[in-house]
Amino acid sequence: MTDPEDLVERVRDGELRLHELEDHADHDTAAEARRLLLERETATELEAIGDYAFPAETAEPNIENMIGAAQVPMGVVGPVPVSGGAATGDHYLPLATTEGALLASVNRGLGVIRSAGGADARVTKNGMTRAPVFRVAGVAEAAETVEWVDENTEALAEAAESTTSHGELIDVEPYVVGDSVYLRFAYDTKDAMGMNMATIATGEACEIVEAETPADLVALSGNLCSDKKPAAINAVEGRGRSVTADAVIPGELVEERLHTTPEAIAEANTRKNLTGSAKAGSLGFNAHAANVVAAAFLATGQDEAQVVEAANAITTMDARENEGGTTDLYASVSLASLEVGTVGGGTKLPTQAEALEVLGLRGGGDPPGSNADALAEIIAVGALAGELSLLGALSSRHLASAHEDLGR
Ligand SMILES: CC(C)(COP(=O)([O-])OP(=O)([O-])OC[C@H]1O[C@@H](n2cnc3c(N)ncnc32)[C@H](O)[C@@H]1OP(=O)([O-])[O-])[C@@H](O)C(=O)NCCC(=O)NCCSC(=O)C[C@@](C)(O)CC(=O)[O-]
Ligand SMILES: NC(=O)C1=CN([C@@H]2O[C@H](COP(=O)(O)OP(=O)(O)OC[C@H]3O[C@@H](n4cnc5c(N)ncnc54)[C@H](OP(=O)(O)O)[C@@H]3O)[C@@H](O)[C@H]2O)C=CC1
Repeated sequence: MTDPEDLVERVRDGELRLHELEDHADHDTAAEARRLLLERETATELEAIGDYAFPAETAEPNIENMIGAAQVPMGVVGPVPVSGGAATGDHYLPLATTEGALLASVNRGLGVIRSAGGADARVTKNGMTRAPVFRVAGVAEAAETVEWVDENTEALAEAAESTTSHGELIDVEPYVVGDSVYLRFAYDTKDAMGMNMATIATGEACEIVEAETPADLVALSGNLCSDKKPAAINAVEGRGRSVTADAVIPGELVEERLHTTPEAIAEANTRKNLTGSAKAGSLGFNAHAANVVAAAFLATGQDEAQVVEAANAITTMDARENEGGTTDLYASVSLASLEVGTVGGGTKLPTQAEALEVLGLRGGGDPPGSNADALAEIIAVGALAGELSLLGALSSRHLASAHEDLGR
């Protein structure tokens, strides 16, 4: 095996390419050699990037041309009682972010939810999608293709499921645009986020579509999936887990802990999250669900680019008179397309796996799919807490001062 200096020389001489170093040295040495080269070519010192806490080899499925790790501070909020379809009992939620005041805010929201007795949460739909696009001569061939697909879903399922021992094809929804046919395949991917699984399975199914219909595959992803782009189809039809969390907060708790009233929070939610978002043409009718989704994704090894659609949420807040004649706050968050997994992808990396362990959700669930469902429910409750706290801060005019105190 070679030392880093030697590898650097061989790259400089054109004998090796930067991405070939793992073929000539162990993974940590290869990363060190890339850092050395980069330090010299960019006149930098990469001490912090090189100070990572896991064997580089464990990250091989996750990164190419590795030089080290981007370390994002991780904190924890909670505990909060969650009464879910899969999640039960008290949970601490690890969050990784660089935004000061965020964890304080979510922690405050969770504290309020805890004092109110906890939150309910349910996954109401589950399906990871992949939508290939096919070329046909025109609408007649498009109709022929759609008819065949509708009549042969079982054959497609058999082909798709031959590539996986966990994934199950739930549905194939055809869409026609002129001489293009899109087939939106939806899978139950159990505890995996499932994008690799769904892509491999769909590739297999496409071969039968091509053999049995006039359609020719143009691209395995035709953007009706829709992965990593803001898209109404995900908001309406769902993608990954569609999950809702809600809680009823007694008015006196809102006053004591959020320094405002149920009515003021409900009004702020209507004028800001609903009317303001509508006027802005926003797909997101919430305040900052993305904050919790992104921080939970980083902490637990989810695909961070999917925050684009995973944070698509509608927040509702209503002042409700209770039987005792006082007013409660009903609060909910519905995330339409939260793509999460507890196996595969970045979940295997050591720090992310530890964070999943804090949640009690590392690896496959029993039954399969229950760990990913529980993770979705807990993230939804975290997002609900963030919404409650931020709307409280806005209603009590504390947002700017909170960020002066904690965020700078
Ligand atoms: C900052 C607070 C919480 C103060 O709120 P407060 O009520 O003055 O705080 P407190 O000192 O009375 O503490 C109340 C609770 O907050 C938590 N808490 C309090 N401090 C900490 C801390 N250091 N670390 C951990 N937890 C903390 C903790 O749960 C504590 O209860 P305790 O445990 O003491 O019984 C409040 O003003 C707040 O939540 N403000 C909102 C801040 C926020 O949500 N920022 C993030 C989003 S902003 C953004 O990115 C998006 C935006 C705004 O642009 C989107 C949009 O357009 O809307
Ligand atoms: N290919 C693409 O187009 C895209 C890929 N990605 C990337 O895909 C990765 C995520 O894909 P994903 O398919 O989730 O992960 P992996 O590709 O890591 O595959 C996970 C595998 O784990 C196995 N498995 C073991 N236990 C379980 C269980 N309880 N539930 C479900 N599966 C289990 C399954 O094997 P088996 O199938 O044999 O049963 C499954 O296919 C991320 O790294 C992401 O960044 C992201 C976007 C697009």
